[in-house]
Amino acid sequence: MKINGTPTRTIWPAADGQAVEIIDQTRLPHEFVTVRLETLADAAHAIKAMLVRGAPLIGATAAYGMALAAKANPSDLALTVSYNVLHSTRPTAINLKWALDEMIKALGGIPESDRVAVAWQRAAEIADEDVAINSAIGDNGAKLIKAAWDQAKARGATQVNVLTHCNAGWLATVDWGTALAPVYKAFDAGIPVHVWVDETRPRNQGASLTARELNWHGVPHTVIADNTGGHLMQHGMVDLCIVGTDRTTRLGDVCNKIGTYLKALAAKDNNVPFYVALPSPTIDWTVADGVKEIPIEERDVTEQTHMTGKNADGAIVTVQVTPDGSPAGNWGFDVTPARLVTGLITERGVCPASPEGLATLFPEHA
Ligand SMILES: CSC[C@H]1O[C@H](OP(=O)(O)O)[C@H](O)[C@@H]1O
Repeated sequence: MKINGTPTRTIWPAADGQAVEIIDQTRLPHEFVTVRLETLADAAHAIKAMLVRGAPLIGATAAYGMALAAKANPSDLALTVSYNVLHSTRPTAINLKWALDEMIKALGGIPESDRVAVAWQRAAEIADEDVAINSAIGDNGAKLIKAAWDQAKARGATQVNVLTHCNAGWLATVDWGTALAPVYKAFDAGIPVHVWVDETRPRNQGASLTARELNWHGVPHTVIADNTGGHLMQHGMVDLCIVGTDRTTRLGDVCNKIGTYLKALAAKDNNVPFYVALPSPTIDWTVADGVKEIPIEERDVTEQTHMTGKNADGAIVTVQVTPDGSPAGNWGFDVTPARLVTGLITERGVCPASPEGLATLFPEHA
């Protein structure tokens, strides 16, 4: 997307062809810092420490991580070690394994001497494919926003209100985003869209990333506490919800940032359409019951007990928000059962969150 008019991706090959560069998302929204990744360890750290995050971007970064690893050592053993190092960084987003498997498919059967060039090429393809997938999700989802706007307009409304959770914008992908791609497409088409931005505790990806990118693009938005959405829905202030996903099962269960399930419950209770933007690499065809089968990442509790922001002097500071000695828990994701999902917005179209719905768009997996 554009930052101050300049087209920008979240990850790109360095000009010297020896590294990749990323936006360090731990420094947003107040600082724009890029980081150069030169080694497998650099890529693994970037994923684990969430300099890059978001299922598709995690996958793209892992793919480039395999290319950086091959540059150092293209042997079969090194490939296996690199796969395992990257796969162990974060457990929930299936795009990580998907991308690593894609790289092994591309590299496994070819001579070691060809592996570096092929790895860079496949990683670049994965990045470009992500951009194309997300743009298509944007086109398919924008039709839903347009329909909601037509209904809102008929009621005398002056805008259409979309609620989203966490960050599933272009900062969560290589470009366009998933849940926010329809918002950008609708906004660029002149539809008066407004976004309720869940701050998304504990890491505040909504407040620090979604608000940041909507601000850059000029999309009207309001940052709200995570617990506000139900109230807004009760008062008719949300026309539809669109969220992202880190892993969706073949039955349509949706794993996403913690708190998504509660938003879906409120949407169901208030008859608010609840859509999930779903790029196909995020579908885990091997899993049926999301609640029982999807591993939920538990992260360092200091993400819960501390917050980082800008003080009155403009300095970036971290403060403790809980009493010394109070235990904390930090589960990163939850699973929204398919029964609470109105539809899945994929690059191939919109379908019900069901095996039958997915089969219509992905018959090769039926
Ligand atoms: C388009 S995937 C975005 C997805 O990833 C986020 O998790 P995290 O920031 O921890 O990587 C969140 O679940 C978003 O919905």
